[in-house]
Amino acid sequence: MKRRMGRWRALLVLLWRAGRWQAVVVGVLAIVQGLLPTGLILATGELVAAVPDAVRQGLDSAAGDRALWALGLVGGAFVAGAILQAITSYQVSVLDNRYAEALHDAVARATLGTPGIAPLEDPRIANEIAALEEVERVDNFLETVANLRQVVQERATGIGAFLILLSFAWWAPFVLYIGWRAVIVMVTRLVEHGVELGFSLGAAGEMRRSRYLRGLAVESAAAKEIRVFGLADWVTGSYAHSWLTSMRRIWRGRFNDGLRTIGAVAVLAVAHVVVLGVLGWEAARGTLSVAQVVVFVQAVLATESLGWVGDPQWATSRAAVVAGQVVDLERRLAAAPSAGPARAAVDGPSGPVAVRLENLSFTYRGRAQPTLSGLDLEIPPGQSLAIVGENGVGKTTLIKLLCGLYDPDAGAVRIDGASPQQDRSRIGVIFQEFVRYELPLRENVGFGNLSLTGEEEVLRRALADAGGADLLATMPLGWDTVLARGYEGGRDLSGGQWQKVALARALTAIRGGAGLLILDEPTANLDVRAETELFDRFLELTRDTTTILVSHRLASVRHADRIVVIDDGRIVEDGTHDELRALGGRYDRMFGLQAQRFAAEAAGTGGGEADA
Ligand SMILES: Nc1ncnc2c1ncn2[C@@H]1O[C@H](COP(=O)(O)OP(=O)(O)OP(=O)(O)O)[C@@H](O)[C@H]1O
Repeated sequence: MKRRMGRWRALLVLLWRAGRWQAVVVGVLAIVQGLLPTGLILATGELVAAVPDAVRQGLDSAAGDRALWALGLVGGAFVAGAILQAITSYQVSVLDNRYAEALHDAVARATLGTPGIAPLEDPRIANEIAALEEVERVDNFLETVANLRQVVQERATGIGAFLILLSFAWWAPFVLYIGWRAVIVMVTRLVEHGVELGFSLGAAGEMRRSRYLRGLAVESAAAKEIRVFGLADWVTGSYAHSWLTSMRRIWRGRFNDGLRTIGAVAVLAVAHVVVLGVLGWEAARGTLSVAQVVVFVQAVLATESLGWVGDPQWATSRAAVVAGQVVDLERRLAAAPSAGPARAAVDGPSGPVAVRLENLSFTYRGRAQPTLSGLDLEIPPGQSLAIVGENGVGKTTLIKLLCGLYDPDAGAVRIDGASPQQDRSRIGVIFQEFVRYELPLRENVGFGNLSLTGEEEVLRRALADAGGADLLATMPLGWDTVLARGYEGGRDLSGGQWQKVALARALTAIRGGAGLLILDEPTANLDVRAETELFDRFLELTRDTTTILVSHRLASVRHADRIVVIDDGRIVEDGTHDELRALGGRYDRMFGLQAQRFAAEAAGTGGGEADA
């Protein structure tokens, strides 16, 4: 009961956000419209009572006047209903669109509301979000307000009928109400149980797996591998198996709920037999007039509105369950401060920052071994630092902590003395798996600092500095060319071109005032020579910026002011390229091995990648 109240409250919260005054107007009009049938029933009774005398005494008699008045009321109720319907339908459609927007906003706010990314990697929350997206996609919720309005209107009609029946016998409306209540409870349970089951399954691995497999089958991302590796049968077979496994649970649940609903319908039938039976008996005894019988029979039929009102109620119950889930998720995720406001416009770089990592320890959820343990690092303003180490030693993890995307288990990250979550505008970062936004070139470069998306000269310089000077000329719509096929004038980019765009984005962040530039191997699919050239150019361009380069290819970063080697969750070597080579330790061994390999490759290909 408490949970159900919470869901309805959540639905009203979202409705209030969608448009408070429109919601109130639509609600009031729905109640008025719902009470019109009560007026109609009473007016019909009046008409039936007046007609015999009016026929006998003529229309210009007092009885005739009464009949004409009653007729006017019947007609008036019909006309008022039609007018109210016309007035509300526009309001409802506007509010409906806004409600759907409010719902999508709430989901987006929930997912964007966490300062770090750890909650989104929590499998339970990731599953919940996936399930919500699926329900949103399927139900769309574009008619939630129309359905809710219909339910409110029906309830008002039912209450009117209930009040009329009180004047027949005090117990009669209660008996009918119990019958309808039984049906409502069972059908609501059927619906909600279905949605809950669907949601819990949707949030569970099996259903999510089936959706993923369906995506693999129909989307283009895996089309090449599915064909080359001959995976088509496996994908369709596994999809069918996953889908059926999860759906069977829903079907079993629905069958049991269906049986209970049949029981409730039997209770309702008995309630009607009792009330209509007594009504008939009273009429036969002559204790009720014809007009009263007409009024009470209509009222009995109208109590139907106290019961299950069909599709609108079905849809509203589903919408309430989803609203409850959304508001709950929002509350849980958005309790923390926002993911970060848009960056403010700053007049050029605001100076390099000092970075301090103190005794940093971090273990991924579900992992026994810490990825970082007791790591200390201090980077003075303006220094260029390379972080190197074998695959999987925790270089990217360190960068994510530095950006405040995870909270350390112990220790602290300080950027100019502050936590990175306090002011991310000081950081420009491009990760290895940087985002290829299906948006215009302008945003792809300008997202480094949103306030600069209109400054084409700044964007052009950033793109040129990132090595993409010629890219703009090939764009049919210039900065407004969407970087994806399938859009008017859209263009897809090669892997190398995408990297240049991503690097330009990082440079835009610097132009917008970031004092720390981090490149976490966005150049991994360049060859060593190209990566080295690019890193060198960046070091040149960002002389006044604190720079962190991440790579496991040592040759690419040897011109950095300082190099640190990570292993076993901490920094094991720290110095310049020459110092670390002279040290003869881990860096020296790794460098020697890589240099040998490149020399061998170069000899084999006639290329010149040997650089040691
Ligand atoms: N989101 C995550 N959840 C759990 N474990 C993770 C997650 N991300 C990374 N790891 C694990 O943490 C360890 C460090 O990963 P990280 O990506 O930081 O290494 P890296 O040094 O950047 O590697 P590479 O050079 O291959 O990019 C790896 O063992 C990896 O499997």
